[in-house]
This record gives sequence, C-alpha cells and structure tokens, in this order.
Amino acid sequence: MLSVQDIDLYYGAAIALKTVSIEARPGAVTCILGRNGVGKTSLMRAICGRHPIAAGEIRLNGAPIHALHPESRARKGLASVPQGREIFPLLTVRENLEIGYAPLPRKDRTIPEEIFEMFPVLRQMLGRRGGDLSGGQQQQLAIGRALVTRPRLLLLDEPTEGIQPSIIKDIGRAIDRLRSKGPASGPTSEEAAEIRHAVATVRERGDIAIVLVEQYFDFARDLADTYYVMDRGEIVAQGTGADLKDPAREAEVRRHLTV
Ligand SMILES: Nc1ncnc2c1ncn2[C@@H]1O[C@H](COP(=O)(O)OP(=O)(O)OP(=O)(O)O)[C@@H](O)[C@H]1O
Repeated sequence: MLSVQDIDLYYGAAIALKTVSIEARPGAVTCILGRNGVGKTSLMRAICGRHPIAAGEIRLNGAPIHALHPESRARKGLASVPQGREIFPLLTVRENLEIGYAPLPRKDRTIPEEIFEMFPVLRQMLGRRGGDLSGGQQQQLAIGRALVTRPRLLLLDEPTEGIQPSIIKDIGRAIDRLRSKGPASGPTSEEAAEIRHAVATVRERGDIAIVLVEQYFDFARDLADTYYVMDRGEIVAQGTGADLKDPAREAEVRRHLTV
C-alpha cells in the first residue's frame, strides 16, 4: 500500500505540488489524471525519489520512504516506467530487460517467465535492438523491465504517450492483468483465456499496486479502480472507477482535462 500524505514539492521558488495526498492499494489501478504541466510527473518523481519533497510524507506498506534514495526505494519494491520509456536503442531487448537488475542481489538476477507470458512479443524479439521495436513494443519492454525487480508498487507515467490507439488497447489489457482482474470493456474469449492464465501467474507472485498517470480519459476510465484529478499542483477531484461511469462525474473530470 502506498500512502502519500500532504506533500509539497518545489522547483527553486516555484511550487509544483501543494499538499497532495493519494493512496494506492495492491491489486488496484490508481489513475492520476490532469492536463500537461499540472504536476503529475512531479508527483511520480516525488514518489520514486527523483526529486525531494519539502513537506509531508510518503509511506510504502507503513514505512516512511521519502528520505530514502531512489535505489533504496527500488529495493523496497518500487519500480517506475518514466515518461518517454527510456529504452536503450542500441541494446538488445534482453539487455534492456537486464538493466532492470540494477537494484537486485545477484541471486535474483533472472527475467521472470511471467513477463514473457504477459508480453510474448518480447520473447520473440529478445535478440533485436530496442530501437527496432515499435512504440507500443517499447512500452511493453519498459513495463517488462520494471517488472524484473518483482515490484510491489509500479508507477507508469503516461504509457500511452506517442502510441497508436490499437496498441493503447494492448497496453491497457496488460495493465489489467497485473491488477488480477478482467477488463471493464468486454474481452473476446481468447483474451479472456489469456487473462485468466495471467491472473493465475500474477496471483502466485502476489499483488502489485499500480499508479498510472494518464491524459486520455477513456484509457483511464477502462482501468481505474480509483482516480485523482490534478490541476495546478493540487488534487481537485477524486473518486472510484465506478464513479467515472457516471455521466456527471465524467463531465467534471473531462472539464479538468480540456485546455
Ligand atoms: N525540472 C524542472 N524545473 C523547473 N520546473 C519544472 C521542472 N519540471 C517541471 N516543472 C514545472 O512544474 C510544473 C509541473 O510539471 P510536471 O511535469 O509535473 O507536470 P505534468 O502534469 O506531468 O505535465 P506533462 O504531462 O507535460 O508531463 C510545470 O509548471 C512545469 O513547468
């Protein structure tokens, strides 16, 4: 369980987060919605330790982590897929996955089979260079690399950025499997079988709390168990995934997403 309580974050004298509080629980997708520049990435940086907070606290499973270096947070089970994915174009898919080993002790430096079950294309392309993959495949690689550490908390910063709508659906499905639940929008029977298998695999490993930063309302609505909307460094609306299916709530959230 991630608990962010009343945090402030500054860039020099400019405040980017003002008393922001969110919670994310295992087995659920927590969506952070908001326009460009409202502070979503700053919130991710605060959680993973890439930028210090000036006030408040961040706890992972009850223990404060906000004073820890990013590497220590990673060892405590936090993994993140940054905006832009940060795939190394000249390294192979396997080498890109192995970069995920960094916080792991030597004995744990293996690629979990489950990653290839979730993203079969990565197995097929193990020897190819990262730069040869499509945008959607690179996103799968970035998520796969984050899963190499067998995290308990996964931060995904705009996984749909620069990706075609059809691939966005694939990524949505993969996130759904991590959450150990079927997707909200009706799956085909083949998809349902894949998801059942993935759920069993994920269940063996335990639950992951997923925090998803997103600008696309529809993608968020399909996946969110909980959502928060940000505007100018603050949380201005929040609710459950079910709330997002209510037309009045949808209109409220969409208002915050349009410029
Ligand atoms: N390194 C930085 N130095 C100074 N100001 C920054 C820095 N990073 C972000 N900001 C500013 O902080 C505010 C919040 O930015 P942030 O990147 O967190 O927003 P965002 O909601 O993630 O937007 P985007 O979707 O464009 O990434 C913006 O006004 C931005 O200009």
